[in-house]
Amino acid sequence: MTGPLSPTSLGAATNIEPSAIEGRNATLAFEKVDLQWININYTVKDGKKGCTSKKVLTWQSGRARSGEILAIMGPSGSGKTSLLNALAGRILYAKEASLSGLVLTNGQPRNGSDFKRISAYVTQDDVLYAFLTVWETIWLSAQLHLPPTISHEEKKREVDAIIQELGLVKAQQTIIGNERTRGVSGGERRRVMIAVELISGPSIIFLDEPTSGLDSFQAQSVVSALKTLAEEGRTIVTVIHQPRSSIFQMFDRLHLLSDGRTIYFGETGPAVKYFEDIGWKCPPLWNAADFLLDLIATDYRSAKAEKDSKERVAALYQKNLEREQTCVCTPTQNLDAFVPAPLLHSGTTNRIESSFTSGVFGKSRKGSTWAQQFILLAWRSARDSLRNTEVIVAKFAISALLGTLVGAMYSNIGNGQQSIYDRKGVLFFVTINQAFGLITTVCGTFPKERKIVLRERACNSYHISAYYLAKFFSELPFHLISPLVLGTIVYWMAHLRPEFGRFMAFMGIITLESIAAVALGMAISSVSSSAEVATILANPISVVMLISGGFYISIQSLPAAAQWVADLSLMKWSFQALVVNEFEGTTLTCTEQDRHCLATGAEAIANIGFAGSTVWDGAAGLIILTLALNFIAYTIMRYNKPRYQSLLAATTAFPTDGPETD
Ligand SMILES: Nc1ncnc2c1ncn2[C@@H]1O[C@H](COP(=O)(O)OP(=O)(O)OP(=O)(O)O)[C@@H](O)[C@H]1O
Repeated sequence: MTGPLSPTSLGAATNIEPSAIEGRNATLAFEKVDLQWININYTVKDGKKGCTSKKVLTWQSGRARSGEILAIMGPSGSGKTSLLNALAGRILYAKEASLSGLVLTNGQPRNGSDFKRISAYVTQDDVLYAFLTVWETIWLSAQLHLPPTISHEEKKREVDAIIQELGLVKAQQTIIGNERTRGVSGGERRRVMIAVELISGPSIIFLDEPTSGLDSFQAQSVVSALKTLAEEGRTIVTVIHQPRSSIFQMFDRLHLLSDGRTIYFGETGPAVKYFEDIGWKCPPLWNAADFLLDLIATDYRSAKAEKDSKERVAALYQKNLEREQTCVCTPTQNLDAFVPAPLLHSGTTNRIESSFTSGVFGKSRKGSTWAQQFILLAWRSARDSLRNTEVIVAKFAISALLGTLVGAMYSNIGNGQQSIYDRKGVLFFVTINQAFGLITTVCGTFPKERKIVLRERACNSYHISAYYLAKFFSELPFHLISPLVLGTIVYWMAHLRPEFGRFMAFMGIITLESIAAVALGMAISSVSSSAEVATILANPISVVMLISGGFYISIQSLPAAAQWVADLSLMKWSFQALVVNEFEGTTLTCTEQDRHCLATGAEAIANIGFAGSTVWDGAAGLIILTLALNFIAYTIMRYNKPRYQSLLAATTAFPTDGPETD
């Protein structure tokens, strides 16, 4: 419905009784919840300097009832997602934006944290781990969200029941897949997204275009699954694009939006008749959804078409206002039944919050301990990485090939004066190869997980510290494949120091450098909104570390003010330790042609610029950098979470002469 509601009290009653699905755990029963929203207005700043404002949602009111699917439909840019997000409490915070109105659950003002527990939000993007199977994905969600009081067997049964309910039995052992590796179908992936949210027993499910990008058969399968969930007593609110007629018929209630205003709110069945009665008859054999969407869209193909369509939409809006004012409300149409009068009339700008903690509303969605979360998340990361065999094989093969090539080039460096420069060269190559390779890999992959983490954090799935540590440690072995393979081959082919202890120290240093590089990659990724941004940020950081690494310019030659830059360069610490490890205690040969002869390894170390250093200094520098970078990455991730717009009480008194029409 649109337009400010007058506080009439028509006295309908809502059926509030816990609902349990047959055969499923009684503790996972959910409470039937009616969702009601009143006078929602959402305004954002528009224009280049944000000096004009734009009304995205205007006097939106309506209700989604338990046991029903409410479909929000309208042309692109009409405000569908904004309305869905406003109801779900997920409008991203913007300084100049203003969101006001009331959202009620069973007649009580929505409470942020309780609402999180009783509602689920299924995003448009498929944000799932590509190499986990359907069963594993849902099982992991069950482990994270279900309370520890539920036994392992019961959780398994719950997962199986949900798989059955959403028609995923045939696909349960198939991996999710991605653009490179074939997995489940698009429709199955969407149903897995729903299943992952469903496991915590939400009463209300919000979905943003669950059928977009699917063929009509897959779209039908997704909406059929939603219908089943609604029939169990859940409240389903979905934004939908171009539904085919059989899908349209599954919607119980329809909210047609155009330009942030309501053109129709009510039962789906009578919608076509309503438009027919006001002069817009759906042609025979047409899909009613297509007809309605064409009717409320603005046609920009010509100036005349634009003017005509805008006039038509304005007229339809007026008609809807008249309809709302004259409608003899049935209990299902009664929007005011649960609105306490003082709340309706509230003219303050306070946030509307209430404590809504009775019954299952008080249930936490975080169902596992920190240690369990760590194990589960480490298992997920490791399994996802391990199954990505293509990447593991490629890492191994490329490192072996590159190592052999570089080793062959340096295989003849001998023990003379020239070998000082050759050894220095091969050691610096190993140094930069570890750092660049890993920083780029982490920056290219970690931000892609961001959407998954944001989704999981939005519903309080786990502690971010458990996620961070699980990810860091479980993926480390996979990150170490390339450095260790390449390092081993180059070391022996280039005839570096033959003592086994020296070799182990060499491997230890490149392992520490690799760990520090992963930590740096995670720190860069944690401030980046995408893999592209992370890679752009990583480049200059890597170049500065490279220049201050001690190869191109000795550390002593750097201006005093820039010495600290070298101390922050993981390449410098690694190169320093490798140089000391290689030259310490060795002797070098000189010929008559050598103008300057460095006869001992100590002289060579001093000549490169690392006089007085030890291997342990380099190792300590790398360990300190690793700890600091991990702390920075974790802290940024912890505090860098999405902030949502607060819902303010209506600030404007109801206009007595009706709402604005433009
Ligand atoms: N924070 C914001 N700042 C500026 N404009 C915004 C903001 N939020 C929404 N809008 C604008 O409000 C209008 C409605 O956006 P919304 O995403 O809700 O529409 P939609 O109907 O879901 O569109 P689509 O079907 O294309 O996804 C759009 O013109 C959008 O650009």
